[in-house]
Amino acid sequence: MEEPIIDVRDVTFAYGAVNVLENVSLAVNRGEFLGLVGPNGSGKSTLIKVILGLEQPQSGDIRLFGKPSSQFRAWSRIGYVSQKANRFNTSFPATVFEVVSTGLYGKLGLFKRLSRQDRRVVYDMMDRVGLSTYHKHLMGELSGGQQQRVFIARALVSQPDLLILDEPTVGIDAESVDRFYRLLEDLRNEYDLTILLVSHDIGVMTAKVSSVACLNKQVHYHGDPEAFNARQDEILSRTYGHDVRMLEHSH
Ligand SMILES: Nc1ncnc2c1ncn2[C@@H]1O[C@H](COP(=O)(O)OP(=O)(O)OP(=O)(O)O)[C@@H](O)[C@H]1O
Repeated sequence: MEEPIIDVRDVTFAYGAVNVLENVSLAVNRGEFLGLVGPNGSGKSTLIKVILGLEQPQSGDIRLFGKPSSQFRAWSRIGYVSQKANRFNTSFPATVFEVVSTGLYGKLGLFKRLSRQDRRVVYDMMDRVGLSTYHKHLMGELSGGQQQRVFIARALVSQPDLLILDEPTVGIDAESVDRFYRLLEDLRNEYDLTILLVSHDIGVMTAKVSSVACLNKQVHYHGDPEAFNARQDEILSRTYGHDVRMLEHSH
């Protein structure tokens, strides 16, 4: 059987004395669209950083595309949209084309000029995410939903096999969120993408993904959305440590 695209095995991670991940094991198979949920501070972003090699776990192993992450070099196979992308300084005078092009630097090196073929890939990806008429626009002129599509295009220009998105729908209106999920579904079918997406919006997300994982220092659930929905109250109160519905209704 093919090895998982991401294979996290018994990973423990702490910032100083603060334990953030405890014996986390999570495998993401090719073509899977995994939605990762958990309360604030439950270690979701940290797990992503550990997967991407940006933080080193105290113990455990990570394998990417069947290789130990210490030996993995093909980082352009992974597209990443960080939480920080939402906080992009939109007064910085960069055009959509320029921002999307930076997604190729991992492959090209920072100071290499774009070839005609590279530029075509950038234009194609802007088309693909519905920004074909915006390539000369400054980032600050775009709506939140449009900016988010720029960051997705940037993550996709290197034609990755795996796309990791950390809370990409924060601050985006419902219509753009809907459009965003349709775009992901199309891209997934078209490019055979594997997707790992962190979201706080459990209701919307579980309706779109092929599997759900619940994290709070430990993995409390990993399985299909149907089984998750059937046992949602139990799984979420285990993960969040209280009755989530009561919390939602209280404000
Ligand atoms: N660089 C850091 N140094 C020290 N502690 C950190 C650092 N980054 C995160 N933490 C702490 O680690 C814990 C997990 O944080 P993390 O950002 O991984 O959680 P999260 O589930 O992504 O949260 P959120 O949903 O709020 O983004 C939190 O208690 C956080 O305060």
